[in-house]
Amino acid sequence: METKRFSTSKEKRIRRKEVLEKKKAIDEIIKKASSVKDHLLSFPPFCHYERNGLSVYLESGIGDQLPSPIKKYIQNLLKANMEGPYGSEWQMEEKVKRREMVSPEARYIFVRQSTNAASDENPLAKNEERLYTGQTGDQNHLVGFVHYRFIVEEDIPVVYVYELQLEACAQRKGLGKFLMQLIELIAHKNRMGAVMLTVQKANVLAMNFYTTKLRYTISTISPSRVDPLIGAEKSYEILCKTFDSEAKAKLEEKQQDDG
Ligand SMILES: CC(=O)SCCNC(=O)CCNC(=O)[C@H](O)C(C)(C)COP(=O)(O)OP(=O)(O)OC[C@H]1O[C@@H](n2cnc3c(N)ncnc32)[C@H](O)[C@@H]1OP(=O)(O)O
Repeated sequence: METKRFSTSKEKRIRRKEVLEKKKAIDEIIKKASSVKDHLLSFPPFCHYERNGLSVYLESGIGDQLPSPIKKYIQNLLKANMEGPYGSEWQMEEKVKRREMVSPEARYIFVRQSTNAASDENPLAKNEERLYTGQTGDQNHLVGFVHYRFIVEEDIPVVYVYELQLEACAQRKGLGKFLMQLIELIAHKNRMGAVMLTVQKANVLAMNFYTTKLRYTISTISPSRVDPLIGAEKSYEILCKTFDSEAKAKLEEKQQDDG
């Protein structure tokens, strides 16, 4: 009896230690990824996109360092693109998005239309110059952005895409797919287990883009998977793409069994 009690408490201590060590390792992964100033520098071929009549450059940004005109640009584009899908929820959601926009955890990739020949010669140098001088150029030439964060979901470090927003003139030209490929590369390089995001059910085109074109699946943490009754009341789904077996088990499991 004594021996059993001893071993049980010893096992519990070992288990607790393992859990704490795992948590520490995950925190370290997030800290390391968040400390990288400009993730684009690791992917030079992704700094320029030229296809389907579009020629654009990508630049990095951080939420608490955004110049006022860029903040205004983000707000305007969000309103133009998202007021429809959010419907009556928009007023409240707009306030939430304004707060999220300027968080120090918010990482950005801005998409800027090509305006001069100098940047054509060396897009990466141009990007560095803009990032480190805080010079973001003329906000009128932005055509979209991605807002993403490194966070933990179900004990898995993930890249969470808060927003992927393109102006109408830049849509349906392969740019959204290109940006999501870049996000997946950033996630992989920084040892994240998955990419996750939330989509309004009313945003049928975006839902189709993620699930059909990019093969994202409805996550186990999405309300509709947690409880179909609650899911029916909610206006959104949480989607994911996992990169390892642990992330798959926690964020995607039982996908085959679901209705
Ligand atoms: C996490 C979130 O941010 S959810 C909110 C997503 N953002 C929005 O809804 C804002 C408005 N929309 C957009 O910004 C963009 O259209 C996005 C991000 C949804 C998609 O990016 P795009 O660059 O337009 O998509 P891309 O050109 O890469 O399209 C890939 C495929 O998705 C599908 N698709 C994309 N847009 C559409 C559309 N309007 N109608 C039908 N299918 C579409 C198509 O299958 C397309 O492939 P195809 O052009 O070869 O047929």
